Amino acid sequence: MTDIAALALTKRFRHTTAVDELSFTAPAGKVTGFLGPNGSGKTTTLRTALGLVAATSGRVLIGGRDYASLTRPRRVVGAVLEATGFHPGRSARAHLGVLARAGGVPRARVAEVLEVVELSSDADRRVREYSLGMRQRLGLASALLGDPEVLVLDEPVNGLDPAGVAWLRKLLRAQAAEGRTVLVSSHLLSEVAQTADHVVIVAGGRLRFEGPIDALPGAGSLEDNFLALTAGESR
Ligand SMILES: Nc1ncnc2c1ncn2[C@@H]1O[C@H](COP(=O)(O)OP(=O)(O)OP(=O)(O)O)[C@@H](O)[C@H]1O
Repeated sequence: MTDIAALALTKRFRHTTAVDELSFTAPAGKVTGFLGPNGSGKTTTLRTALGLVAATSGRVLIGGRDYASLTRPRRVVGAVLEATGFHPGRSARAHLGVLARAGGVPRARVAEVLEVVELSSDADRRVREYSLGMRQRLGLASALLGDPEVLVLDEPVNGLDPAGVAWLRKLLRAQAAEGRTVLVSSHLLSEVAQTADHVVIVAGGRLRFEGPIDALPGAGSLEDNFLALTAGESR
C-alpha cells in the first residue's frame, strides 16, 4: 500500500512556521483533497513530501519511505507542482522524451501519456505557444510518465476550462480506482466535493480536519465546513 503519511511535520522558515506538527494520511485507492486558505502550508507540505524542501522536524513517508530513499522515484511518485519549468522552445514530445530518458522510462510511454492528456495533436508545437490549460495537461503527462503509484498535484485545475475540469475529475477518479494514491490541493471546493473521497483541511499550518468527505463535522456543504473550520485564518 503506497499511501502518503505526514508525521508531525513541521517546517519553519526564518519568520514563519509554514507547517506545524502536521499529521495526516492520504490513503491508497482514494482521491484526497488537500485544502486550506492561502498561505496555510499546502505547497510547503507537498514540496517536503517530494524532497524539495527539508523538514524542520517530522517527516512525510511515501509507502513507508522517505522520498529521498526511493530508488526509482519517478516510478513511484508523479507530481505536478506548478505549470512552469518547461523549456519554452521545446515541444511537449521533446520535453517528455527528456524526462523519460532521465527517469529510465521506455520512450513508447511518451506517446501513451500524450494520448491520456489529450495533447497528441499539439505534441510537436513549442511549449511557449501553449495555453495555461495545455501546460497543466503537459504537467500531468510528465507526472504520469513513470506510471506511478502515487500522484501529487498542486492546484491542477488552474487554467483548465470546464471541459478540462470534468476531464481531470474523471482521470483522477480512474487513477484512484486503479488503486493509486492521489493527493491534490485545490481552492475549488465544489470541484473537490465532486472528486475527493477523503479530505485534509489545514489552516495556519495545522490540521483542522482529516477524514472521509462524508464525515465532515458540519451538516452543510464542503464550503460551509471549510469556512467554519478555517475561520479567521485567511492571509
Ligand atoms: N521559501 C520560503 N521562504 C519563506 N517563507 C516561505 C517560503 N515558502 C513558503 N513560505 C511561507 O510559508 C507559508 C505557507 O506557504 P505555502 O505556499 O506552503 O501555503 P499554501 O497553503 O500552499 O498557499 P496558497 O494556497 O496561497 O498556495 C506562507 O506564509 C509563506 O509565505
